[in-house]
Amino acid sequence: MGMTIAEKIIALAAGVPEVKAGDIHTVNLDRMMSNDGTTHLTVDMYHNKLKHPHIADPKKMVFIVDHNVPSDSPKTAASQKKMRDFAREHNIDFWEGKGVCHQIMMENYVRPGELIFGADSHTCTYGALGAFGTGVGCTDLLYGMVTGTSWVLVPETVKFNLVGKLPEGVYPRDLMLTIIGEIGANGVNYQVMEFTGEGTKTLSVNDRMVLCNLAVEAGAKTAIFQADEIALEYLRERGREPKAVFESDPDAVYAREYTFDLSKIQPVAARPDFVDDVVPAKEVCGVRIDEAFLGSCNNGRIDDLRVGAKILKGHKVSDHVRFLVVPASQEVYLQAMKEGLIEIFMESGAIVMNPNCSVCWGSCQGVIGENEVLISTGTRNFKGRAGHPSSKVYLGSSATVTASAIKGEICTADQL
Ligand SMILES: CC(C)[C@H](C(=O)O)[C@@H](O)C(=O)O
Ligand code: SF4
Repeated sequence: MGMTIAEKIIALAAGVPEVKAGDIHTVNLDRMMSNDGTTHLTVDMYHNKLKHPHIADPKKMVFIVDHNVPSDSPKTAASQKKMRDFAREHNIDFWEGKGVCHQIMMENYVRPGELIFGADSHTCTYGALGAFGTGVGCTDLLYGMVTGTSWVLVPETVKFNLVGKLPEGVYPRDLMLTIIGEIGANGVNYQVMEFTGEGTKTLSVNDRMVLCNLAVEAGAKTAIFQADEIALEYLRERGREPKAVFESDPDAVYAREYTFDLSKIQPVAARPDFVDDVVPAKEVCGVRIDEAFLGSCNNGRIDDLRVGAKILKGHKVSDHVRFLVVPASQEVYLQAMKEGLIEIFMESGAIVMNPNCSVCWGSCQGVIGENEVLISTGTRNFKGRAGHPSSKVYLGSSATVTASAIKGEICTADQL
C-alpha cells in the first residue's frame, strides 16, 4: 500500500518498511526542542521523578529562551536560570534572546525527513522543510530526552491541493486563515495537513512556514510540504543536508481532500476570540485599535518586515496606537537593518523590540489592558491571550496590521 510523506517519515523513524494510519509505533526522535514556556517543569521532573536521571543524547536537544526574554520578573528569571544551568551542565544547545524557537529551529536545525518533537504546539512549522514536527507536553519531552525515543499513533493525512497564485497584496497568512475559517478549529484534529499541487511552487519556505505553523489552530497533528528544490535550496544556503527526501505515493491513502484556488483568496481577519471566526478584512474595518503587533513565529520574518516597511514608508503610526515590530530572530533583525527597514519603522513611530514571542502570547511585552484592542500577526486570539480578559485580539496579515497601525483603526492596505 502506498504511503504519504508523513507515514514515510514515521516508518523511517520506527525502522519498519511500512506504517499506516491508526498503527502505533515506537520511534527514534531526531531532535527535541524545549522553550522557556515549560522547560523548568521538565527539569524539575528530571530531578524529582526519575530514579536514574540521564540524557540519551544531548546532541538531539535544543533549549531556547524566547517567550519571556529578557526575563520580566524574578519568577521567570529563576525558571530561566534553571534552564540555563541544566543546559550548561548537560551540554545541550542553548539559545537565549536570539529568536523565537521555531524560527531558530528552521534557520539552524530542521532537515527534511526528520521526526522532531517540541514542547510547543507550533512545532508543526517544520513541515515547511519536509520534516514531521509535532508539539508534545513536557512529560513526553522528558521521556524523549531520557530514552531518545517515543511513540506515535500514525495520523491520517488530509490533502490540501493548492492551485493558482496569490494576488498582489494577499499573503500566505490570508490563505491559511481562510483555510482555518473554512475547515474550523477542529477541522483536522490529529490529522496531517499535506499541502500539494502546483500552487505550492509559488510559495517560498518562509511562506510555507506560515501555512504549517498555523496548522495546529485547525487541530492538526502536523502539516507538511514535500521537500522540493525550493526547500533543498533553503537547506543548501544554510549548509545542511536532508535526512531523507520523500514524496507521497500515487496510491497513498488520504482521509479527505480539499482544493484551494490561491488566486481567489482575499485579505481576511480572524475576529476575537476564535481563530476560525474568519471574515473578509473589509468587514472589520473601522474597529478602533490601541495596539498593533507585527511579529511572532507565524509572521515575524524578513518578508513580513519588508511588507510592513513598504506600507509604512512616508506615513506615521497613529497617535493613539503602539505599533510593536518584533523580528522573529536576530538573523531577521540584522537583515532588516541592512535593508534599512528598521530605520523606516523607527522613523514612523513604531517600537522595534528584541526578537521574542512578545505580545503573541501577552505574558512578557506589550500586554494590553482592560477593553483594549490589538490587531496582531500572532497565532492566536483566544480570550485574554494578549492580556486582560476583556481585551480583544484580531488576527490579520502583516499588511493589514501595518495599515491599521497607521490609520488607528482596522483597515486594509489598499484603503490607506
Ligand atoms: C508556551 C508554549 C507551551 C505555548 C504553546 O505550546 O504553543 C505558546 O508558545 C503558545 O503559542 O501558546
Ligand atoms: S511566537 Fe507565539 S505562537 Fe510562536 S512560540 Fe511564541 S507564543 Fe507560541
